[in-house]
Amino acid sequence: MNAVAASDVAQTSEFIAEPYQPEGPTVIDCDVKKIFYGDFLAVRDSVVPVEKHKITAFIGPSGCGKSTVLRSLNRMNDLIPVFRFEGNVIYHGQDIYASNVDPVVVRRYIGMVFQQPNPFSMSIYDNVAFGLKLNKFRGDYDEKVQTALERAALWKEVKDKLKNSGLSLSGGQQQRLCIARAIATEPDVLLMDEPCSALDPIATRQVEELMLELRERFTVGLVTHNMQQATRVGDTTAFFSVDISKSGRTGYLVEMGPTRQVFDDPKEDLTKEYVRGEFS
Ligand SMILES: Nc1ncnc2c1ncn2[C@@H]1O[C@H](COP(=O)(O)OP(=O)(O)OP(=O)(O)O)[C@@H](O)[C@H]1O
Repeated sequence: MNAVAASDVAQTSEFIAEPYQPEGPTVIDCDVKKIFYGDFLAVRDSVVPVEKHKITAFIGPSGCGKSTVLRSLNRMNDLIPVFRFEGNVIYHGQDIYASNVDPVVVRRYIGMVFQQPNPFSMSIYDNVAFGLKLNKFRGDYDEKVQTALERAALWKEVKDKLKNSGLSLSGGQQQRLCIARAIATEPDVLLMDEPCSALDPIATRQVEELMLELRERFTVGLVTHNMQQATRVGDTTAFFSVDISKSGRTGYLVEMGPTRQVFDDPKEDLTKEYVRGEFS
């Protein structure tokens, strides 16, 4: 699917001088018109194409709506009663917000890893097998669990203690366990909402290396506060800011493009100020 139609661009935002045209095919074409929490307009006018087998990093100041947009990509925000989405999220030609689409099925294909490692209070094995059981998988559980743990670079550390509680692991191991749980059902896209913010630098580096490996197999959307992380792992970067010109604080996409270009040669002054301020 092609990402940004010219007509959309014109409507999208006067703030976007030259919208990003992705090189490859996009897996998700996200066109946010408006996102509300109750009466509060949290995000507006943001066209965010997510490209196949790439890591798309979402950056920007606190409250600009990075997590809100990321969580809209798999209808995770539906769990918030006051959330309201206007726009389209097209996944392989299907609008995931169409009335006939089951959000549970969407999340089977577009998985999520959260900021705080949140293993369930059950064994390591059962944590990884959880989604498989939920999806009534009938094949070889042992093989699936092992493969997911291997892909999450955790197998060697836990293979002899699969019956131990997931909560007995270190923070970094817990996050890799959550990644194993998310990929066990073989999603197409993995959304990661600040997955390293609770981790120390060594565990962060491990998870970053893991993301780069996972990119070979999956498509990754990553919210990060860490600019260095965006440059280390992001293929594409979407920079959001907050519009305070009207009453309220509404987030919007300022600029999106290949990460090197966004950091080294940003098109927008706002991006320049942000990335230089963060790095200086
Ligand atoms: N459940 C909610 N109910 C009401 N408002 C919310 C809710 N979640 C987020 N918001 C508001 O929406 C706006 C965007 O929040 P969001 O968490 O998406 O921003 P963010 O850029 O990810 O911020 P941060 O970097 O601080 O995590 C903020 O003003 C926030 O207060």
